[in-house]
Amino acid sequence: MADLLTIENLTIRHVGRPLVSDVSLSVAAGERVGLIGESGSGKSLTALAAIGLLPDGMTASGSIRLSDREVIGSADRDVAGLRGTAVATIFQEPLTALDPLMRIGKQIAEAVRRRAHRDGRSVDVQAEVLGLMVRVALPDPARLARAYPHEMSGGQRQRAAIAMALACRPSLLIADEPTTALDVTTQAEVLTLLETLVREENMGLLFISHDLPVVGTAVDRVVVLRAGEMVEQGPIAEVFGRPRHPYTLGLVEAARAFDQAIGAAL
Ligand SMILES: Nc1ncnc2c1ncn2[C@@H]1O[C@H](COP(=O)(O)OP(=O)(O)OP(=O)(O)O)[C@@H](O)[C@H]1O
Repeated sequence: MADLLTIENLTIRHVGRPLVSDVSLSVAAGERVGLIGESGSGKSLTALAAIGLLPDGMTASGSIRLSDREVIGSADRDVAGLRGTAVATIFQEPLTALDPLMRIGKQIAEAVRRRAHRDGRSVDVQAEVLGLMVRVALPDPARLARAYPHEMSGGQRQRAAIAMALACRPSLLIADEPTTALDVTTQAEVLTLLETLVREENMGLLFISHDLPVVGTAVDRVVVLRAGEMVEQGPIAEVFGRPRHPYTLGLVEAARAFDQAIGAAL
């Protein structure tokens, strides 16, 4: 199956200094790939490069093919056309994706309209909005559609952000720490939701997290970054079960020790 995203030998520099070096990874339809590593290891920059949104002053080299288009060296208007169509993103803090002054139903409706316009389809916007809200398990959608973001819980806001991402009907979803701001129960619900959506819509998922237990439940394959370099990658059971690199072993042991400490305290 063709890859939705193929990154080859990606190097990202800021004033000549490499922040990400020689990273390669790919995501195919229906595949869930994790990008892990400590804070500052280059996970978010890799994701931003994939959608052509590196901060000013940074340069990328290597190759990034998103939906069969080369991102590196392309004009922003060409890559911009892929954002919200081929690829959608969700972030740790859903408020960054939401307009605080607009009712949630209206925000999802705008995403539905944009996509319908691009596709040249006519849609029953209201029905599609309610359908998406049901899809992401938002309770009482007809009532909640009239709520403003501040009137919703963190978990509900993240579900709304996921509904907006889905309204784009992306083939690839990039989720950067999407559950980090949520309590453990809501975290598990959102992870299950993402898993179901990826399976049912046959989307690809690039899932970024520093939280190993979360990654362990969310992805099939994992890529480990350390100080901007890829130290290993492979199926989740292999990488977490038999880490080959001492850095990965350290991450796995730290997560295990943390789990045991929590277990002992309960
Ligand atoms: N706008 C920027 N200007 C200069 N350096 C930056 C900028 N953004 C990130 N960096 C640097 O690039 C490196 C990688 O950052 P990145 O945000 O990709 O890390 P990360 O793995 O996503 O971390 P976290 O888990 O904390 O989000 C870090 O050393 C960071 O300090």
